[in-house]
Amino acid sequence: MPTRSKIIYTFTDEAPALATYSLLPIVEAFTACADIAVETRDISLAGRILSAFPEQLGADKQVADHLAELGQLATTPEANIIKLPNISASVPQLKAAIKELQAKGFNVPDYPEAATSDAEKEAKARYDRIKGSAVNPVLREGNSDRRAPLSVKNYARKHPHKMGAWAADSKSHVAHMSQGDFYGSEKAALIEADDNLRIELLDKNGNTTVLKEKTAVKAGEIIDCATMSTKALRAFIATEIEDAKAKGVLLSVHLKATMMKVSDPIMFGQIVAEYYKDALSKHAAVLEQIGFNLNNGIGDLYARIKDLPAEQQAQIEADIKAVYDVRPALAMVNSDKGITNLHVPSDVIVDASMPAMIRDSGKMWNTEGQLQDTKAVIPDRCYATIYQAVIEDCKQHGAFDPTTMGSVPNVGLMAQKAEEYGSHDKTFQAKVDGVIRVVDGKGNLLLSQDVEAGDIFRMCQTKDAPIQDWVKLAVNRARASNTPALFWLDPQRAHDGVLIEKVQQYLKDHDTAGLDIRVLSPVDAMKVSLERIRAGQDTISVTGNVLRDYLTDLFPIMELGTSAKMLSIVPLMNNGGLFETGAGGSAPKHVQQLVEENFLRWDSLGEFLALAASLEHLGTAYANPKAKVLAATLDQATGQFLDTNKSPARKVGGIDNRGSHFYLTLYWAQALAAQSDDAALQARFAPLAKALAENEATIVAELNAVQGKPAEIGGYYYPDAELTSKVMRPSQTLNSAIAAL
Ligand SMILES: NC(=O)C1=CN([C@@H]2O[C@H](COP(=O)(O)OP(=O)(O)OC[C@H]3O[C@@H](n4cnc5c(N)ncnc54)[C@H](OP(=O)(O)O)[C@@H]3O)[C@@H](O)[C@H]2O)C=CC1
Ligand SMILES: O=C(O)CCC(=O)C(=O)O
Ligand SMILES: [Mg+2]
Repeated sequence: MPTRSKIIYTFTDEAPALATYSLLPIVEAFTACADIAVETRDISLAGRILSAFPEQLGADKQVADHLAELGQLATTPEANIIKLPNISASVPQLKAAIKELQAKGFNVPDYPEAATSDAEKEAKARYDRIKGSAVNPVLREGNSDRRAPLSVKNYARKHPHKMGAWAADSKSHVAHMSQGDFYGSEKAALIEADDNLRIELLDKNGNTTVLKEKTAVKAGEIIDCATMSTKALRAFIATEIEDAKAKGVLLSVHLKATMMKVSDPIMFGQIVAEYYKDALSKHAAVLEQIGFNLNNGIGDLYARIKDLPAEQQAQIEADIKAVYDVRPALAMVNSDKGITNLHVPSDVIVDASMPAMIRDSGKMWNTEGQLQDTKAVIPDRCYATIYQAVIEDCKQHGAFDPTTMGSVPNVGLMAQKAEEYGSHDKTFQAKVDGVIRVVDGKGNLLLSQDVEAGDIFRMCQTKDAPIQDWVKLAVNRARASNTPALFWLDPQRAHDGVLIEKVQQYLKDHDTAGLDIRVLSPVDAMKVSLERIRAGQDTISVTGNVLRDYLTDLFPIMELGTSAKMLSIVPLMNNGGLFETGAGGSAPKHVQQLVEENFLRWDSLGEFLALAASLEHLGTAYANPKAKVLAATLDQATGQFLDTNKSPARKVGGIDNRGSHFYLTLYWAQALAAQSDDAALQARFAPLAKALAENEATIVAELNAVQGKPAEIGGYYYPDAELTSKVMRPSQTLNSAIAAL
């Protein structure tokens, strides 16, 4: 079969992976009828760990590096990849996955937090490449186009989700620094010729330490650098802790420790250190001895003290409890289990956590399991201020109304590791006071930042070709949807200043006659977009990589209840297609629910939308008429699915993810049986459509009968394929009908 009729479906983690066990066999059966091969590639956290240690695993257990393969594929026109959300692992998650794999007989090394030997250093280096957001940046060889298709928007208007009411006197607010942060220190430069840059630290004694020997840059790209002062961060958080206590609000911290895997865990650690200061300083010696790492959260302390004598353990626990008596209450991640906002750096991820708070009346959960006003600490000013603008809007005008509100689709600059999300390998914590310098190949100084020991330095790159592609995508979307487009760029930031000049230059390459395209600061763009959204009007947000991430959770969560219902396309710069499913994460809570009560509330709408877009791409890029028929009928089926409200229920009793897959299958088969563009497909699907319709009640009964009891899938990061497949395909009637196709 020619490679062009191939779709790669990614196998990932948690809820989306569970859903795949149910949906993929159906997709494979349908596409096989049109000679389209659907192949899977494993980019799960477990799969990536296994592929990193071939020597240790032995020939029989080795796993190929599927991510590298797909990264390569993404640069070619043949790419047609459906990318489901995957875990971007924090260190605690990485360690848990390693432990599970070891227990299953895979000889992978421990994660050496303090690597000393060469072997440990090598293992740590490999694990650090797997850590955090390590998949998306590899695949994203294009910019991002995320929106709610009209059918989905209409569905939300007809079946609005719950929105918590807002009180005008809500005490919730965002707290950010006013100096000493990345925002205050950003510097930028435009690269004139291809070169290799060096990043080095010059200390007070005139000694130079090279931090990164070579960073390849291309003519026309923008580089920038900034620092976060640890002292200023500590002073800021100390003040905010007092203020939260005085105001009687919860204290919550919102960071992106997954995508900003070097800087944000350090910031998180500083906040943990300040909040638990009294207990931690009292036990400093023993905590150091047991290897407690602040950056992994207070959960790491609880995990490590388990090995101490019972009495010592009890003393430490009592001293932590004493902290809670005097400090402000923390927002809870799981109040039943006592998991606080400061337990694990990846538990509260700003792109999803702030919108969830705004959707829930500006409140978060307290220890009693009730909603309460909260201080949302987002230390850096680069993007914190947009959330305060939303909060002020909600306090003034009340909650948004999903039945009438407009939409904010996004065109996001992200190709080739653009901006902050590509900065990990150029992020350093200064070991001593000095100056961090960025120097060109001839030794000329391009940028520099003064640092004190402990400060975080980061450098970002933004390549020119992606910028041009992004501007083009923005103009095309504005034209295609006849919608105003706002570039959210802040002239106060050095990087954005250079980018604004480029945007203005590249807009001239396009016909923008009659289009409303403006450049506004993020806060102003937010205000304009919110005013329009309340008037039922749409506004395209054209943003950099971080705001792409934040806004494509924020607006969908307000408009649709979840970002899982988004169409998320990445038109690859070499003409291939990457189709992301939804805009949200891998929903760990959903796995717990499946294991406890055999109910999976994951909504696969994002997968349906991505699959239709992928088939459409196959159809047009390679003039494949059968793919076009599959795409058009899937689109119809999805419309009917939304119309008849067959999305998963939240709780046992209704249909879950598996039931929703059944209905999509039924409607898709019916649409194929009803069309006349392809007689062979029509004939092939008519019997399936009939069989599914006749057996609807039986199939739904078989699917729902399993609910309400625990389910065994044999693992979390590396579940047993056979067990999971059994759990996820409990209807023999449905399975036989699919097999008979
Ligand atoms: N593209 C990717 O690969 C992404 C990966 N991630 C990763 O996902 C993990 C969890 O991240 P987190 O920030 O908690 O985000 P999640 O999206 O997993 O969780 C936030 C909430 O979103 C809702 N949700 C998300 N997807 C669905 C769906 N398909 N069906 C129903 N509800 C859904 C649920 O909210 P509710 O209960 O309110 O309905 C869920 O509890 C992390 O490892 C993170 O790194 C995160 C973002 C994107
Ligand atoms: O890569 C990740 O960790 C998450 C990606 C994400 O949140 C997004 O692109 O919206
Ligand atoms: Mg996101």
